[in-house]
Amino acid sequence: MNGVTVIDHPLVQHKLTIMRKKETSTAGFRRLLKEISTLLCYEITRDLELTMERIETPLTEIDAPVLEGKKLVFASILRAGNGLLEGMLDLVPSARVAHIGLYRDHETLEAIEYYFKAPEDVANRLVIVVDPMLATGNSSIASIDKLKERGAHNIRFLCLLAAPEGIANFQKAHPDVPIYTASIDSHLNEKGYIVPGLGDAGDRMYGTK
Ligand SMILES: O=P(O)(O)OC[C@H]1O[C@H](OP(=O)(O)OP(=O)(O)O)[C@H](O)[C@@H]1O
Ligand SMILES: O=c1cc[nH]c(=O)[nH]1
Ligand SMILES: [Mg+2]
Repeated sequence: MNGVTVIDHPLVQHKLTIMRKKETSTAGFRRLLKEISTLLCYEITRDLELTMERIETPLTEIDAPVLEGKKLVFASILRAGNGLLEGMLDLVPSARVAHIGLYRDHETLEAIEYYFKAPEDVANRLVIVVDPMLATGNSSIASIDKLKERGAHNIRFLCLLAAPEGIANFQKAHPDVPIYTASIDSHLNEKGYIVPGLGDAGDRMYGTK
């Protein structure tokens, strides 16, 4: 699908299957989400630019490639985005972090904002927005609206599962933002849940249901 990269690495697919199982515990779900996030981070950063730095090895001097981690912002859509954020920060510890607090109104499925904090200069950075679930797309669209209001224009979106309906809405609103996901599932049910999905990611991570 145009604008969507499905990360089909066997380790990602294997871990995702365990996360989908209804009997997987809260602790297991959280651990797997962290593990999977490092693999997804590896893929979404694969084409990042490197700069050269003069270093000395024990034998000689060379110009060696380095990543400018400080130029990256990971933007987590609360709560469930934090499950992806943790592993990503393990790989890129110098990345800056934005937090976007949103929850879905269970009746209307609209995204209700309750918190927003981002580095001042998002305009000059690559912003990777993370949330395990792209369902209707309302939450991710609202988050990216907000980041764009602050000047961000180089944005990628990373999730674990995406519904075709959500992808269509997202791409209509933000055609310039590429989506990276571990799976495109079948459809949304009448309550806006992804099918087959994995249930409510936030509740499964934190044991709130
Ligand atoms: O694409 P959408 O239809 O907007 O649905 C996806 C959103 O729903 C979930 O969050 P939720 O509202 O359950 O909040 P939580 O992470 O605090 O549980 C999920 O983590 C996404 O943010
Ligand atoms: O299936 C879904 C849809 C939205 N949010 C979730 O956590 N799961
Ligand atoms: Mg939730």
